Amino acid sequence: MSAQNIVLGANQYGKAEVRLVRITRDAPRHQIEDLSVTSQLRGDFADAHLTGDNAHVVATDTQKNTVYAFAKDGVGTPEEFLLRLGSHFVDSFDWVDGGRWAAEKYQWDRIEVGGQGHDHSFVKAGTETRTAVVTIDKGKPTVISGLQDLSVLKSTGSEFTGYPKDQYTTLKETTDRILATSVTSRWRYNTLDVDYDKSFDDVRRTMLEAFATTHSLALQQSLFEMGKQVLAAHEEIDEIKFSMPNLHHFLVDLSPFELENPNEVFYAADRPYGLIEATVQREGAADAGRAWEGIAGFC
Ligand SMILES: O=c1[nH]c(=O)c2[nH]c(=O)[nH]c2[nH]1
Repeated sequence: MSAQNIVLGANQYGKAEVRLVRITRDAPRHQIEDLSVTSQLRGDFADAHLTGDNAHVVATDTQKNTVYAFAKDGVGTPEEFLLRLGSHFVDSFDWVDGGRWAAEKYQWDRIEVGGQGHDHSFVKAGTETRTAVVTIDKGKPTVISGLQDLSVLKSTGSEFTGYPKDQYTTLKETTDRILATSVTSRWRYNTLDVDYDKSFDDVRRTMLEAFATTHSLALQQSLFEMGKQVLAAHEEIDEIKFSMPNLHHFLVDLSPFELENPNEVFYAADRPYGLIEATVQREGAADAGRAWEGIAGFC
């Protein structure tokens, strides 16, 4: 068999999973659009594969930038957004004769505060899990309830300033940022005389309300406020633990495309993330014994 018989078959390329969050903030009641977008081009890309000539290769980085730049005008339905993107690439480059554009859109609901949907605090639909652990130690049962992956986001009402700056600090202070986290929490009851469904629902509601209504100076402060309000409202709980990633949203620099970006278009990074963990407890409460043994992921 000779190498002459080896030819390039079907090919496509692009940027996968461009994490885009767009906040529409022209009124106090913000709107959020959260998508993962994949752009792949098809056409005459033979030379790139056969000889390394990139003259036809619209860089995947350019495809990513195009996604963010197009989001500046608003996203709308994923279908229309993808059609806009696809037409742009096919119309702009002669050798691009098609492609594949795909999106996942994540649904966010407004956090309910006092029976009303909050203006700029959101909870992601359908990601969370309720958890429970029971231990019996020296005849004494203890119940620890919890939840994980409760994803929440505030599109304003969050700042981060006043931290020490050393030779390695590049982070800029901000008085208006997106604050997003996925709450994992467990709380320990001090009694078995509990309506567990009712208590769970109220703990969850209290956490969400505290997250929504706290003007956050740091995720640490939001965490403590959430725990404090849960313990204040629930005498049957002695201790609550949180593990909360700080899911960073970076403002996309659209200035190379002569577009302004006043806190509208964000790159939602999945890693690395800050990881904020703490226990909030009732002073002088009875010792937990071995109740937390084997429950990983908290401090
Ligand atoms: O809320 C925050 N807490 C931090 O400890 C921290 N560190 C950081 O870089 N950003 C933030 N944000």
